[in-house]
Amino acid sequence: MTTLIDGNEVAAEIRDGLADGIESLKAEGTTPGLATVLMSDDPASETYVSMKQRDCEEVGINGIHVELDADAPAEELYDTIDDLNADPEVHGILVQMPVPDHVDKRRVLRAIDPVKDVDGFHPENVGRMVAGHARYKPCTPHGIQKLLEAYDVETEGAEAVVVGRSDIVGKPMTNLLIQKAPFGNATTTVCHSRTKDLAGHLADADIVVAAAGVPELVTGDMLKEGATVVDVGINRVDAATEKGYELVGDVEFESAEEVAGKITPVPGGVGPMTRAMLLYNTVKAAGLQTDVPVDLP
Ligand SMILES: NC(=O)C1=CN([C@@H]2O[C@H](COP(=O)(O)OP(=O)(O)OC[C@H]3O[C@@H](n4cnc5c(N)ncnc54)[C@H](OP(=O)(O)O)[C@@H]3O)[C@@H](O)[C@H]2O)C=CC1
Ligand SMILES: Nc1nc(=O)c2c([nH]1)NC[C@@H]1CN(c3ccc(C(=O)N[C@@H](CCC(=O)O)C(=O)O)cc3)C=[N+]21
Repeated sequence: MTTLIDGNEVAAEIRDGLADGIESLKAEGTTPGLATVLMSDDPASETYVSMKQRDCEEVGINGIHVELDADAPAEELYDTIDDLNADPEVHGILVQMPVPDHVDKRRVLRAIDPVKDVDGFHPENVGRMVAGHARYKPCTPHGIQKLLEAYDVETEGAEAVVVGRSDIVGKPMTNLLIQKAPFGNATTTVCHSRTKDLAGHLADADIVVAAAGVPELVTGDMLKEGATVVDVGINRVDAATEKGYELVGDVEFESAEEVAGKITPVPGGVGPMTRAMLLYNTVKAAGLQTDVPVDLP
C-alpha cells in the first residue's frame, strides 16, 4: 500500500504548534510581524503571497504587504527593504522571487537584515546553514524534513536523489540531507539539466526530491519499489477547468504512486509546508529580536 503524505495536515500541526510561542511573545507585548514584498504581475506569485498573508491572519501574526509595480525603478525595492529593516514591528521580510530582470537579485538578498531574513537566502544565513548552525532553515527544504519526520522516513544511510540545484530548493535540500544531524545523514546525489542519466540515478534512490520545474519529469518506471517521493514542483498547465489550468508536479503522480512507498501530492504536499515553515521562521525571528524565549514545534 502506498501512503499519501498529507502536507495540509502536517502544516496544520505546525501552525498549531506555533500558538504557544506566539502567546509568549504577545504576553511580552510583541506581535510577530511578517512583511511580504511583491514586485511582479505574475498571477501565481500573487496567489502565493495572498496565501501567506491569510496564513498570518490565521495564527495571529501581523501580516504587512507591500506591492510595487513590476516596472518601478529598482531603487524603490531597495528603499522598501531599508524601511522594513528599520521597522521594529517587522520581524520577518520576504521578497517574493523572481524579481524583475532590471532588479539586482543578489543585492536584494544582501539588503535584507539577516536577522529578518525568514527565507534564509541572505549569504550570512546560507553560510550558517552550510556550516551546520542554521539560524533560519529555508522554508521548502525545512518543510520537507518535517514531512519526512511526520511519516517516519529514515534518512540516515538512505540513498537520496535531489532533482534540481536551485538556491531556493535543490541546494539547501541537498545541504540539509547531507548534514550530520537528524533528518540528514543521507547519501545524496544531485541531478540537474546536464545530468546524463537521470533515470539511472533515480533507480537506486530510497528518497527522491523532485524540484526541476518540469511537469511530470519523474515517472513511475524510473523509481525504485517502495521509494519515498517528494514532489516540490508546482506547474500550471492549461486545462479545461474553471481557472483554465491545473497544477501538476514534477512527478507523474499516477505512475509514481504505483511504485512509491510514500508520496506527496500536488497540490497539498510540499506547498503548504513551505508556508507553515515561513510562519515558524517568523515566530523564531520575533523571539530572537525581542530576547523572548519561544518554544518551536
Ligand atoms: N512547493 C513549494 O513550496 C515550492 C515549489 N517550487 C516549484 O518547484 C519547482 C522548482 O523550483 P526552483 O528550484 O525554484 O526552480 P529553478 O528553475 O530555479 O531550478 C530548476 C532546477 O531543475 C533543473 N532541471 C531543469 N530541467 C531538468 C531536467 N530535465 N532534468 C533534471 N534537472 C532539471 C535545473 O538545472 P540547471 O541548474 O542545470 O538549470 C535547475 O537546477 C518549480 O516547479 C517551482 O514552482 C519552488 C519553490 C517552493
Ligand atoms: N522569496 C521567496 N520565497 C519563497 O518561498 C518562494 C518564492 N520567493 N517564490 C516562489 C516560490 C514558490 N513557493 C510556494 C509556496 C507555497 C505554495 C503552495 O502553498 N502551494 C499550494 C497550492 C497552490 C495553489 O493552489 O496555487 C499547494 O501546493 O498545495 C506554492 C509555492 C514559494 N516560493
